[in-house]
Amino acid sequence: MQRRHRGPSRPHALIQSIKFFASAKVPRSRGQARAACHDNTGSATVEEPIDLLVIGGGTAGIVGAKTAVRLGARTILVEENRTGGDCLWTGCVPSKTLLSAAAQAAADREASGAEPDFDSIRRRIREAIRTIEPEDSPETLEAFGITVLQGTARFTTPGEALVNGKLIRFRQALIATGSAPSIPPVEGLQEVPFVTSETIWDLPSLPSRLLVLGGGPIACELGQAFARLGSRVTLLVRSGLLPQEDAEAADLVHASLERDGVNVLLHEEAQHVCSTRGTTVVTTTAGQEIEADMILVATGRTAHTATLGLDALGVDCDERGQVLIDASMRTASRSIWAAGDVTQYPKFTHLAGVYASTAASNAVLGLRRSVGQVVPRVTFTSPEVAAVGKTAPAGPGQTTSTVYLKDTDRAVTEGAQEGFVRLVIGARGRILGGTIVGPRAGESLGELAVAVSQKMSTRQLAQITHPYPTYSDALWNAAIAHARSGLDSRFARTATGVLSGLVRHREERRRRRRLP
Ligand SMILES: Cc1cc2nc3c(=O)[nH]c(=O)nc-3n(C[C@H](O)[C@H](O)[C@H](O)COP(=O)(O)OP(=O)(O)OC[C@H]3O[C@@H](n4cnc5c(N)ncnc54)[C@H](O)[C@@H]3O)c2cc1C
Ligand SMILES: NC(=O)c1ccc[n+]([C@@H]2O[C@H](COP(=O)([O-])OP(=O)(O)OC[C@H]3O[C@@H](n4cnc5c(N)ncnc54)[C@H](O)[C@@H]3O)[C@@H](O)[C@H]2O)c1
Repeated sequence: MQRRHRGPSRPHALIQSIKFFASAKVPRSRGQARAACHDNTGSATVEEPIDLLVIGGGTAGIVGAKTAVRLGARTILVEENRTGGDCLWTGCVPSKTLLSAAAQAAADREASGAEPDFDSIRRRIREAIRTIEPEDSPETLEAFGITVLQGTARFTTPGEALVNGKLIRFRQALIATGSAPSIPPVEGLQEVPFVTSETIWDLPSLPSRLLVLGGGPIACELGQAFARLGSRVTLLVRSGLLPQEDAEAADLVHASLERDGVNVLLHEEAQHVCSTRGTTVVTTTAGQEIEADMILVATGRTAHTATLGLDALGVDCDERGQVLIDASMRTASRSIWAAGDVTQYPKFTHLAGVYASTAASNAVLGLRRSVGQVVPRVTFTSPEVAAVGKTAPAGPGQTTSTVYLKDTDRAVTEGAQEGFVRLVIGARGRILGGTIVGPRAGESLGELAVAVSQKMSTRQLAQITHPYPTYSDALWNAAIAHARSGLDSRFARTATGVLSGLVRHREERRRRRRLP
C-alpha cells in the first residue's frame, strides 16, 4: 500500500487570511519570468535572472510566490507534482473532513445503530478537496502573475537551478519543498502492507484492525476517526500521547480515545513485524503481539532536501534534512531562503504561509524582518486541544490560572463538560500562553493568540466584556480569576485599606467644615 506521492499543498481558504499579505491580483503583464529560462547547452535566450525562484507549490511556495509577485518581483514557481501540497491533498483538508464524517458516524451509530458507508465518506473527502483545489491550481497562480513550471528543481550554483534539464538563473530562491512521513527502521515493516498520511486516503475499504505507530497529532486524529468509523484501533506510541501538549490535555485525549474503543499502548514500540496467513503481527518491545489488517505509520516527518543540491550552495541542514534558517528565514547562503515543513520550525499550514510571506518579502526587498514567535496550534481530536505560547510555567514568578468546563455554563448546557482553559501568566499578570481543551477549542484560540502576541495582562483581558453563554467565558474567567487574586493579595488589601481610609478621612473633614 505504501506509495510515495507528494501532493503539492495549498493556501486555499485557510490562507485567505494570509492573503492579507499577498492578496490583490497582479496584471499578467510581465513575461520576463518565463523568458529567464534558457537551456543548459549554452544557447541562452535571456541573460537577466528572475527575481525569485520558488521551489515547491504547497502552502509555503504558493504564499511565498504570491507575496513576491505582489511586490513586483518576476517569480517562477516549480512544482514536481500537484500544486496545493500536503494540506490540500493528503493533510488538513482530507483529515478534517474525515474527522467530521467520523463524528457524525459515531452519533448515528449511537442514535440508530447505523454503520457508516466508507465509500460515501471517501466521496465526501474528494468533494471537499475538489471544492478547494481551484484556488491553488496552476491556472489560478498564472492568472495572479506567477510563472508555474511542472518539474523537479535542483540547484547547481547559488544563482542557478536546473528544472527538467533547463537552466533557470535567479537572484533569490525560496525553498518550500515540504516534508514526507518518516518510516522507522522496524524489522519486517517494509515487507508488510502499510500506509502513511499520504496513502491512507487510497484505502478501498475500512480496515477492521488498524495498528497506528505514533502518538502525535496525525496518530491521534486519524486513530480516533478510524475507531469512530468502526475499525478496531491500537495506538503504539514510543512516548506519551501528544508529547508537546499540556499533560492534563493529553490525559483527556487519552481517555476519550479509550472511550472510542482505541487500545492505547504508551512508551512501547514495534520491534518486529511479520505477516502470517494474510494477517500482520507486530511484536512490541514489551513482548506483546498485536494482530492488524493495516498499519498506519505516523512517527514524524523527514524534510524534502536530499535531492536539491544544497551542498553546492553552503545551505545547512539538520539530521532530519530540515533546512536551518535564521529568524528572517534566510539560510547560511545569502540568496537562499526557506519556509514551511522543510525547515526546523513547527509544521503547520498557517505557519508555512505566514513565514513564507516574510521570507519572500525579505528576499525581494532586501530586508531582514524576523518572523513572529507566537505559534498557535490545534489538534482536532475530540476534545480539541488548542495551545499557544507557553503551556506550563517555566521560571520563577510564573503561574497558571485554570477554569474547567464543568464550571462553564455553555459547556453545562451542551452537556460537554470535559475540558479546561489554562493560562500561563508571568510577571505583572502578563499572559504568556495557554491551553484550551474542549469542543471548538480552536475557535477560542485566536483570542488567546492575540492576548499573547499583544503582551496583554490578565487585568486587560478581564476588562473586556465577553458574551454569555459561550465557551470563551472559560478563557475570560481564567483571566478574571487571576486578576482578582491580585486584588486579594496582602499588598493590594493594604493599599485598598489605605485608600478607603483616605476617602473616609476626606469626607469627614468636608462634613466638619459644613458644620456651623
Ligand atoms: C494528516 C495531516 C493533517 C494535517 N493537519 C493540519 C492541520 O489541521 N492544521 C495545520 O496547520 N497543519 C496540518 N498539517 C500540516 C500541514 O499539512 C503542513 O504543515 C503544510 O502542508 C506544509 O506546507 P509546505 O508548503 O511547507 O509543504 P508541502 O505542502 O509538503 O508542499 C511542498 C511541495 O513541494 C513539492 N516539491 C518537493 N520537492 C520538490 C522539488 N525538488 N522540485 C519541485 N517541487 C518539489 C512537493 O511536491 C509539494 O507539493 C497536517 C499534515 C498532515 C500530514
Ligand atoms: N492538527 C494539526 O495541526 C496537525 C495534524 C496532523 C499533523 N500535523 C503536523 O504534522 C507533523 C507530523 O505529525 P506526526 O504525528 O507524524 O509527528 P510528531 O512528530 O508530532 O509525533 C510523532 C509521534 O510518534 C512517536 N514515535 C516516533 N517514533 C516511533 C516509533 N518508532 N514507534 C512508535 N511511536 C513512535 C513519537 O513518540 C511521537 O508521539 C506534526 O508535528 C504537526 O506539526 C498537524
